[in-house]
Amino acid sequence: MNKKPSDTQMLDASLPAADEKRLLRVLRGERQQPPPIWLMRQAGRYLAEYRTVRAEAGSFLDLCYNPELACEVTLQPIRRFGFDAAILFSDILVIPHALGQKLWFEEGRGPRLEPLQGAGDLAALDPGRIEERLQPVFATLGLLQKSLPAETTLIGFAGAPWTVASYMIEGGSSRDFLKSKRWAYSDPEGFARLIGLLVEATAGYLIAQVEAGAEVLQIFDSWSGVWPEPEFRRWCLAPQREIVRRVKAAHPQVPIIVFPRGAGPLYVAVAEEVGADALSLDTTVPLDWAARHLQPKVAVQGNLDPALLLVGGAAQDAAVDRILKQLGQGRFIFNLGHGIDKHTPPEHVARLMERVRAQHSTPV
Ligand SMILES: Cc1c2[nH]c(c1CCC(=O)O)Cc1[nH]c(c(CCC(=O)O)c1C)Cc1[nH]c(c(CCC(=O)O)c1C)Cc1[nH]c(c(C)c1CCC(=O)O)C2
Repeated sequence: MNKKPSDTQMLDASLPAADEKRLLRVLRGERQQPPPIWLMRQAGRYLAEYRTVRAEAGSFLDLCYNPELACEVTLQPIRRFGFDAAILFSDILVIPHALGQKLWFEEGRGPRLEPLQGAGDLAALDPGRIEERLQPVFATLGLLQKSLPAETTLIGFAGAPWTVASYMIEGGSSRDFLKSKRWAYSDPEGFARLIGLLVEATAGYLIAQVEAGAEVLQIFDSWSGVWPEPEFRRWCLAPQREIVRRVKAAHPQVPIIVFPRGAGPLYVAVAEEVGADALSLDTTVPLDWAARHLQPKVAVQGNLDPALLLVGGAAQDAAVDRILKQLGQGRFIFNLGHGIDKHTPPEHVARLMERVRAQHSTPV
């Protein structure tokens, strides 16, 4: 049999124009084969080169606020694996930090904040200085815009109001979210003020990210799966919709990906009501259901279990193939169902890339 040019060569021959990167094409409604790929938390401690820069930077927050180093760690996984997108290196908790809440990261314990006790504490938060305080983040985006390969899409991001509020109230990560829920159920008006303040801050922050160079935005609602339906609609879906509305009013062309982790059947409501261009699927979403009920309405992204990347080999390959088979027929971006684990061997990520990119170009 004659040797065909490799898929990579064929892609090179028809490299999209700067405004037609493969990830952007999917977000504008076009299927791509092979699908574009990036991974949530693709920059991080599983990479030795990240650990080196992190040690040089000082604290995690020092790294987030150092444009040169934040740019460098954003680029590391692009250099190593050639992902289709780079996600800004920062954290969802820079918003509470910029509002004036005390924030620090403890090794092995994750983020810590001085917790808000109730609506009385809202007066201490100052939404007026967010853009000024987050200048280093915008500077990072500017550097990235200049340094990324022409085919790589630059993704900016923020946490959704509920997920960010939960860290602000719990003082860090939580198992049961009882302090936040107690506040929301006992004082819904006061809680709505906190959510409203975060909608305002987050929409402004995302708009400024677009102006600084972000081409796509992702909104992480990592803890949206803990509410009953009415509260999911009020504290997760409605704030997401309002942020999307405000960002699109300022920048109608910017695609937005929403990650309502754990939303289950309410993923359909998010697809229909939020106005996002794509939804990121967590690991539990059934793929035939997603292909039937979500993909006709929005592009989808996800949902490989990050734990498979710890294992690698045939188990990883089989899971990758299943996802490609079930979602690859429509608008699809390959990604994980949640962030990559810090114990992931980088060789397993390289194997994943090879397998996804080996997908032959087939007609729709
Ligand atoms: C909930 C949440 C946070 N941060 C984020 C979320 C939403 C996504 C999710 O659900 O995972 C989002 C986030 N955090 C980070 C990024 C950078 C971009 C990327 O994806 O590569 C992004 C997009 C870097 C980070 N954010 C953090 C690290 C590790 C810190 C370090 O290097 O010491 C990184 C690379 C710290 C962080 N930040 C947060 C936690 C709970 C932790 C501790 C977890 C851990 O230690 O692994 C809050």
